[in-house]
Amino acid sequence: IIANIVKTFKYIYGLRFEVQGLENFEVEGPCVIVSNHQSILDMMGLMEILPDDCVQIGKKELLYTGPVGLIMYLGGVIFINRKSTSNAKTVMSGVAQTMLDENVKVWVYPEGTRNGNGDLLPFKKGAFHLAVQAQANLFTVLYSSFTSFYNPAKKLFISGKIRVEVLQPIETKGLTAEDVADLTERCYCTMRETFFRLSGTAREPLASRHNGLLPDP
Ligand SMILES: CCCCCCCC/C=C\CCCCCCCC(=O)SCCNC(=O)CCNC(=O)[C@H](O)C(C)(C)COP(=O)(O)OP(=O)(O)OC[C@H]1O[C@@H](n2cnc3c(N)ncnc32)[C@H](O)[C@@H]1OP(=O)(O)O
Ligand SMILES: CCCCCCCCCCCCCC(=O)OC[C@@H](O)COP(=O)(O)O
Repeated sequence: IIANIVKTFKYIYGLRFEVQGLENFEVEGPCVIVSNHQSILDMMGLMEILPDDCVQIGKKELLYTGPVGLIMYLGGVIFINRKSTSNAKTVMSGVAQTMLDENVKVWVYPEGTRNGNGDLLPFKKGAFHLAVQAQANLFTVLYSSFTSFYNPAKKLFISGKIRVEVLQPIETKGLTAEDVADLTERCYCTMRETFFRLSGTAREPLASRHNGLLPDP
């Protein structure tokens, strides 16, 4: 019900979604889906391709937003306290078991916060721990940059097109906690490349950005 309501908002805002690779989602069983998170507009992009039986990880503060919090609660959103790593990790390790028991998919924004500056923030590791703990497939989804049509700082919000790509799943069978850092890094590189390709922006050298050798754009 929520998805169908939110999916109509694109007509009001004049947004078009061009989705590629949706057939990759046609796999039964639990999985973890990670995607980039630029703004609240992502709720439209999320509902556009949301598979059945999929819940999201959200920050606890959203639970206290009145009707929206209630809708999210009823929709099965898993709330975590981002300020407490140990608390968040406890919640997330329970999620791995629930995923398997109840056959659900979990959608995580691994940047952990909204980021609309035309690049990806470094990833948090929770989503990747979750995939490894559940030995479930990991899907990556990318939404092209909104900056050309949506920029709150410049008071810009016009109609526009969002390109979406669902990439091939990554298997985590046989991986252990030791492989999580590597898995995270691999996903980050692929997702960043895909993000720039979809957005039509030039790719900046990753290593120099990471070392802080280049200033932020
Ligand atoms: C009428 C219409 C109405 C319409 C209404 C519409 C309603 C819509 C309804 C429904 C849509 C709902 C949509 C919801 C959207 C919500 C969006 C958000 O809220 S985004 C923010 C929250 N999301 C996250 O933060 C991501 C998840 N975060 C994580 O996974 C983090 O990793 C976290 C919190 C678990 C820890 O974060 P750390 O900041 O401490 O950083 P780290 O580097 O990841 O972890 C620190 C150490 O802990 C280990 N660690 C992390 N998780 C672990 C685990 N599970 N097990 C073991 N170790 C773990 C890591 O390996 C790392 O250790 P080493 O540096 O490697 O040594
Ligand atoms: C305008 C089209 C969408 C219409 C939906 C209206 C209902 C509101 C839905 C609430 C979902 C909120 C999702 C969201 O984007 O939360 C913020 C967190 O991710 C990150 O928090 P922050 O960047 O760290 O503050």
